[in-house]
Amino acid sequence: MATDFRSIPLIDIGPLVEKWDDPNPTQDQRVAQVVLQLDKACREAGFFYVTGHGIPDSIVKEIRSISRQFFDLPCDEKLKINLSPATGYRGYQRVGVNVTKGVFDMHEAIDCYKEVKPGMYGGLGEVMEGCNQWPSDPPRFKDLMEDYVNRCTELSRKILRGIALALGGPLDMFEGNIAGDPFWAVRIIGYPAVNGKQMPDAINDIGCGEHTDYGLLTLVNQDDDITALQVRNIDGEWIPAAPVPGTFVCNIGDMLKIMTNGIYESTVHRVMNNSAKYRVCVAYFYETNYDAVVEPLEMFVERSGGAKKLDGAVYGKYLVSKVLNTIVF
Ligand SMILES: N=C(N)NCCCC[C@H](N)C(=O)O
Ligand SMILES: O=C(O)CCC(=O)C(=O)O
Ligand SMILES: [Fe+2]
Repeated sequence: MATDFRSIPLIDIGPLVEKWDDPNPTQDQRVAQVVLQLDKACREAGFFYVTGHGIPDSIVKEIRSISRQFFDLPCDEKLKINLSPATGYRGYQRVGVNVTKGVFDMHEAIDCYKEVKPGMYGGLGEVMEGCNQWPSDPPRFKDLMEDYVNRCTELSRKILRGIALALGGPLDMFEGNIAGDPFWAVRIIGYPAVNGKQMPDAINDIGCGEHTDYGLLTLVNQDDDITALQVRNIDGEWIPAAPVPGTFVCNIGDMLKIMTNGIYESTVHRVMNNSAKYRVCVAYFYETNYDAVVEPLEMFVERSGGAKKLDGAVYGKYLVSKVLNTIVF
């Protein structure tokens, strides 16, 4: 959806990263420019690349390389951290466990989420209660991934501050009851090359079926030599999000769409690995508080003609319905 965009814009967010905590960051002309670019990208595509994000390239690359090392392990080794309802849907899933709109996705993955302790959100949190399951091999996997999650959380908070400015909203729009205690998810994903020998019995070539992301903002760390992520524009054309080394691909999720009454949309995307190589991607999702009640904000309802266009959602409930519908055993 969105517009008839033909390419995905690239934004150097360096100035925002530097000044995000300033009470009046747009006094700096460079920050003001970044904010304008964010607004344009969010209105037109719902997707953008970021550079100047401050996470060292060595870390971004190492995260992909330890992920690849894990996927290279024999199947029974990977199944030691198998995901199930008993683990709060955290852990490893084989190819064929994930389903999007009834079609099997040709990927394997480790799913991780912010920890949910027993009773933390009452009945709302029960399905997601559990601790993350980390592989013992590669040995530094857990430490590296937890450090990476912290960095992505910090970065997302900064980008959302820029998005709050872009929307002309209050600076604390994504704090407090909305995302003061953001729920996060990470999917460490491996896409076998379905046309090659890696997956001779593949039943389709859909690495991940078309979908929108659930929360506020996604940061995609993808292999830099394979084009597989595709974003749909309003004409139904699939625009490739080709890798740009040193960047994250960022995209808007459903909770941000609801809050803005559709002024910013969560754009449909999918993954097809038609290369001859195995593709690795680590997707980090910055979401609202687990128990956030998300509704179109009054200022955006007014701005879009006075009618509330979208139903509200309780994020935790929304997530659970997605998890239960996309994972089959
Ligand atoms: N936790 C988040 N946000 N995950 C987004 C994954 C979307 C893929 C899933 N197969 C689907 O169809 O929704
Ligand atoms: O593999 C990718 O590039 C993106 C994956 C994705 O869209 C997701 O996990 O939500
Ligand atoms: Fe996605």
